[in-house]
Amino acid sequence: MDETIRISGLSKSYAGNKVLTDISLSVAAGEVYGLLGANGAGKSTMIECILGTRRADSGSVRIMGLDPWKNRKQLFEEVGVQFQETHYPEKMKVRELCEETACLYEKAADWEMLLEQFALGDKKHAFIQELSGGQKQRLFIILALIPEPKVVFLDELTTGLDTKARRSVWKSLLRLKEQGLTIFLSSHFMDEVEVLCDRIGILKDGGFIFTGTAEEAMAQSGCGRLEDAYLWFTGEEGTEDA
Ligand SMILES: Nc1ncnc2c1ncn2[C@@H]1O[C@H](COP(=O)(O)OP(=O)(O)OP(=O)(O)O)[C@@H](O)[C@H]1O
Repeated sequence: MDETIRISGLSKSYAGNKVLTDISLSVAAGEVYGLLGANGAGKSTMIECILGTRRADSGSVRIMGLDPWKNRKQLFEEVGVQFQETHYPEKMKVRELCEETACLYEKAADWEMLLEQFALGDKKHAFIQELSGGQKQRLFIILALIPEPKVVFLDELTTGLDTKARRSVWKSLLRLKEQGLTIFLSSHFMDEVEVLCDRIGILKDGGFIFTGTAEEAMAQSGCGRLEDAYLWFTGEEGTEDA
C-alpha cells in the first residue's frame, strides 16, 4: 500500500479542553477518506493540525513523506485545501482569483476548464460578492484543485450546495479519484460519504469510535442505513429533545 497520509499520536487541546487525543491514522494513495463527527467533534481541528495550519500539542504527521511544518512550501505544491470558512476579497473577480491562485504554483490546472466542470463558466467575470453561497463553495473547491494536487483536503465539502450541485461535485471528484487523487474530506452527509468514501472515521470525545468502510459500519451496528449506523455509534439519536 502506498501511503499518502500518516498521522501518529496526534493530540490537541484548547485552553485545557482536549479535542483530539492520541489520533493515529493512515490514508493510502488514491483513497477517499471521510471524517465524520458531530458539530464540535474536532474535524476541522484535525484537518488543520494535519496540514500544520494549526499547531498540535503532540504527534507527528507526514503527507507524502513530508512534514507539514518543515517542508511547507514543497508540500503545498502537492496539496490542495478547501477550508470550511474561507475569506477572499469580495471586490475581486472570479477570474482574477483563479489567475492569482494559479500564479502561486509551478504547475497549475486549467482553471477555465475547472470553472466549466463545476458549472461556474458563466461566472468568470463576476465579482466574488455576486456569487451565491453554493457558487462560492464550488469556487473554493476549484481553488483547492488548481495546484493539480496529489492529495486534497475538503472541509465540509458540499455544505450549502443544492442537490444538483452536490451531485455534480461528487461526479467531478469521482473522476479525479479515478485519476488517482487522494481525498481527505469531512462531511455531515451520509449519502455523500457512501458515494465517495472508501473508508470513514467517526470522531467522538477526542478519538475514533469507528474506522472502516461504510459497509463495516452498517454490519457492526446492525443498521441497514449508514445514517442509522452513524447515530448508533455516536449515540446521538434522540438526544436533542430529551
Ligand atoms: N480556536 C479555538 N479556540 C478554542 N476552542 C476552539 C477553537 N477552535 C475550535 N475550538 C473548539 O474545539 C472543538 C472542536 O471544534 P472543530 O471546529 O474542530 O469541530 P468540527 O468537528 O469541525 O465541528 P463542525 O462540524 O461544527 O464544523 C469545539 O468545541 C470548538 O469550540
